[in-house]
Amino acid sequence: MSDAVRVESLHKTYDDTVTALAGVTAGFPNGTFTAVMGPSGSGKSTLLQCAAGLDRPTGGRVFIGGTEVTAANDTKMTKFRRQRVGFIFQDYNLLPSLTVEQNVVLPLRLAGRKVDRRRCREVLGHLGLGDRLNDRPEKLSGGQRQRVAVARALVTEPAVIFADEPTGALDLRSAQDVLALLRAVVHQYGRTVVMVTHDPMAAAYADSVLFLADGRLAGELRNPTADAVAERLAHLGDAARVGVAA
Ligand SMILES: Nc1ncnc2c1ncn2[C@@H]1O[C@H](COP(=O)(O)OP(=O)(O)OP(=O)(O)O)[C@@H](O)[C@H]1O
Repeated sequence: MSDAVRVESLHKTYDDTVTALAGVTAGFPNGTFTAVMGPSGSGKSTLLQCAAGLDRPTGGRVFIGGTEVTAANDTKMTKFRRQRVGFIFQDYNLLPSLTVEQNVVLPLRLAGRKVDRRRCREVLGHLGLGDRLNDRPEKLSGGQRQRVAVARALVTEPAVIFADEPTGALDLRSAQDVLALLRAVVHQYGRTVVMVTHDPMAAAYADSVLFLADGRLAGELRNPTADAVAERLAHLGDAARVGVAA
């Protein structure tokens, strides 16, 4: 199975003093759902930002769909990201002045691509938003807003969708709906999802969990359960407290 995303020897330091990533090598195979977990400050968001081409690593390489994005200049990287990467954020990042449908087609417009309205409506219909096309985000619940964000991430048919705490602002029921949807995005639409989360219940929806501690990979759990994830995290916390990566 080829990798949708591969990071090699990824390093990131801030201001020459803070080491956020200390050499992470990992592959995210096509058509899989991976959760990234670890104690606060372990480098999860930095890994996501660097892997997504939103930030540049201090060292190492990032490949998306086989193309090395770290070799591209900023303009090329932005263009590539618009074509090949989808994003889902904790706070939805929908534009309040645009309707649901306008929000969803925005990435296609930004990428200068033809807008296939029938397909967009089809995706929104599958996500249970077929009757909300002309509503503005303020009229929607948190769970519905996040479903719009999922639809927006899907329409460009990206090589990978990165989700940063996508359920962090949702109640349990809406969180479960969005997580089930992300699983469907992977297992029915065949997309690849990489999700940062603090929540073992959320991580249990993924096919596997990568653990980070102190900017390094600290293990992987396949077919995770919430209990197994929570236990592994507790031990990572112990290791981080005594300064040893598990
Ligand atoms: N822009 C920045 N400038 C300086 N230091 C930063 C910056 N962004 C992150 N860091 C530092 O890099 C380290 C890793 O941060 P990161 O946000 O990646 O961790 P995280 O695992 O996502 O944490 P959390 O779970 O709390 O969101 C931390 O020590 C953090 O303080």
